[in-house]
Amino acid sequence: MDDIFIAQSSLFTEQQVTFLNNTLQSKGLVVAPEKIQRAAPWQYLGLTLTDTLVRPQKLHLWIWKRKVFGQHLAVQIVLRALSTNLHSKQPKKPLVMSFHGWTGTGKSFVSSIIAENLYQLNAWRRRFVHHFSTVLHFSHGSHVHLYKEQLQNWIRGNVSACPRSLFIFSEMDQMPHGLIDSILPFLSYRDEIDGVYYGKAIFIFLNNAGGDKITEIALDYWRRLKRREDIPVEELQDLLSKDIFRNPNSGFFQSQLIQKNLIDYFIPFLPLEYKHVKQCVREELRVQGRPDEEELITEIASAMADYPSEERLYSSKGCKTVASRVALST
Ligand SMILES: Nc1ncnc2c1ncn2[C@@H]1O[C@H](COP(=O)(O)OP(=O)(O)OP(=O)(O)O)[C@@H](O)[C@H]1O
Repeated sequence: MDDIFIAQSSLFTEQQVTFLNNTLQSKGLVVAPEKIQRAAPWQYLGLTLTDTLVRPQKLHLWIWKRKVFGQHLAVQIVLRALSTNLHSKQPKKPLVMSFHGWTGTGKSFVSSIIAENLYQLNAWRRRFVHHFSTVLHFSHGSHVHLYKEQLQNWIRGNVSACPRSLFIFSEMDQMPHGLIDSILPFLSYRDEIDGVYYGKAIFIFLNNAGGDKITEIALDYWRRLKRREDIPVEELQDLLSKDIFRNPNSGFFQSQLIQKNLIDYFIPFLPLEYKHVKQCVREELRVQGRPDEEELITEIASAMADYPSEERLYSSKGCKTVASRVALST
């Protein structure tokens, strides 16, 4: 649904806010607390409005900090990458980010937050977000030639129509060998190809490959009583790119995209700990309009923290089944 905007010339009273919240809730709509604005500068549809000025908003750092749990490394790199790219008038090449981690750690979630921030996801702008599901769109290994051509045409056509297009490829670990290299020309440092400029496009790859390596490193840190916040990010990115390149089930096995350094960032999504799963459950209760139920939060998080079997430190499903577990618990 498009945005609903409610405003009046005088400040809303607490009673009015409560009335609006209750009315919207009765229709199944939830108002995020940060959306209630009481003073300038006002934020609306990607704009910052003061009494005298209208300018595009900076990326909402607060959205990330509030919702994405346990992924300080990923959030930090993504924000840096995006703001560098978005502040450049003529980026030299498209921004290419490869997200790696176990299932349910927030890779799709973060990519949808990026889309939301870039396009405010109203129906009209949603056409600039292109999602390729490997399982759905590239399922037959024998059709690789056909897929290569279709993929190139799709990207060329859409970037011609909107240079700031976002392409998300999920389940990269199941991508047929060699297919992703067909987009290599679009990711390179070139001014234009056949009259089309690709520098403003953004490519995101979602991948479970590399998850075991990331977990191994995080666990090693934990066992040596070091904080996961102190894992050196450059080192981890380097290890990841090597691991992916060598892995026949990563979609990037011996890929030229890696060889030619066209992937700008390998982004690690750390395994989620018990305390992060608790945060997910709490957030899910809020989204489902239910009160914080400490017992339930602990029960769900304890059941999900299952790896390694002795320490039960991480959830091997991340927060993936939290929503359904919360819903089932009603
Ligand atoms: N780090 C996180 N912080 C907050 N919520 C999260 C996080 N990770 C996952 N979630 C919640 O779990 C849901 C499922 O996660 P998501 O689809 O992003 O996982 P994924 O890493 O893309 O998994 P897969 O590799 O299986 O596709 C999200 O929609 C979100 O509600």
